[in-house]
Amino acid sequence: MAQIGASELIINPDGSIYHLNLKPGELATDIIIVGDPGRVPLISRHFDHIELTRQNREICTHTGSIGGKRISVLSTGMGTDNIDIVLNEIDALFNIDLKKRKVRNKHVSLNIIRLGTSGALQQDIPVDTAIVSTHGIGLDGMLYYYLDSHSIIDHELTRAFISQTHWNRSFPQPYVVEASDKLLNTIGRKFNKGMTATAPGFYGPQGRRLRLETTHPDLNQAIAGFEYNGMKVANFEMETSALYGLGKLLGHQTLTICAIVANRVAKQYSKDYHKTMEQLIGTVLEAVRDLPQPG
Ligand SMILES: O=P(O)(O)O[C@H]1O[C@H](CO)[C@@H](O)[C@H]1O
Ligand SMILES: O=c1cc[nH]c(=O)[nH]1
Repeated sequence: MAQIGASELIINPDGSIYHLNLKPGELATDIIIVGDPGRVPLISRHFDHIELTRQNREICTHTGSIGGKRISVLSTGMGTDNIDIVLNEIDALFNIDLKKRKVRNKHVSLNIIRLGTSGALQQDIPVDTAIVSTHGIGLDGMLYYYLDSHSIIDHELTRAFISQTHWNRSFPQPYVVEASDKLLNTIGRKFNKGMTATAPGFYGPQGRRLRLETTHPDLNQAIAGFEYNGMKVANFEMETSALYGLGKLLGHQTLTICAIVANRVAKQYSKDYHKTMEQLIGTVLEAVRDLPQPG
């Protein structure tokens, strides 16, 4: 196996990986990721014990244990570009020998669960409920930069999405990736399910107009109207497609569960989404505690 060059796998002088600022051994194999760094202590305060806290840029990491299980929570910041950094660096901490700069022969598979916020695209999904994402519909284009992406994309679903929504050719080519079956059938059983559209922005790419007009004023209606084998797009957020795509390519189990903080059709916003998030954190932590170790 070839050595990975110093400019490709960047290691800080203390031996930690470039953006995460973490060393091998500092992350657990069960990892909760969140966009907002402020959500990290809200989760880790439920831990029985915190062994590590680290902050670099928008990436804040706490590792500890709950009910005898080692667990990490880490913030990614917003967007699939950040997921690209965080997923590659999390994987490298387990599956690359950072000293020898070589990919290990035996790969560790991780459970990575995203606990986020999102906006509902269907009128009948109330704010302050939660949705687990059966699929990430990537509107961001990031996954196509990876050679093997074609092997994990659901091409039939992607084609149906492009055709039914009359996808604008000047936007990045969409891609659809499924959630981990294993996590969907364990943690995911506790929640309502839906497909999730991952947008490359919060405003124009999610059809929000403040001062700027959007290219496609009916974008949200087109996405909400999409139907495939009885499934619909439940919500908009900004990370899931990349999490599911990179997770599958790297051999990890990934799942997104989001609190619905806005309903874009009813034009409602939660009066207190922190309360909803607090409940969601409790349910997810209980489920993670009972998860079998990844194989
Ligand atoms: O609450 P988080 O996890 O940040 O997730 C959602 O909130 C952010 C936008 O407000 C985006 O990151 C979106 O995916
Ligand atoms: O509407 C919303 C709410 C939260 N996060 C998003 O990306 N969109």
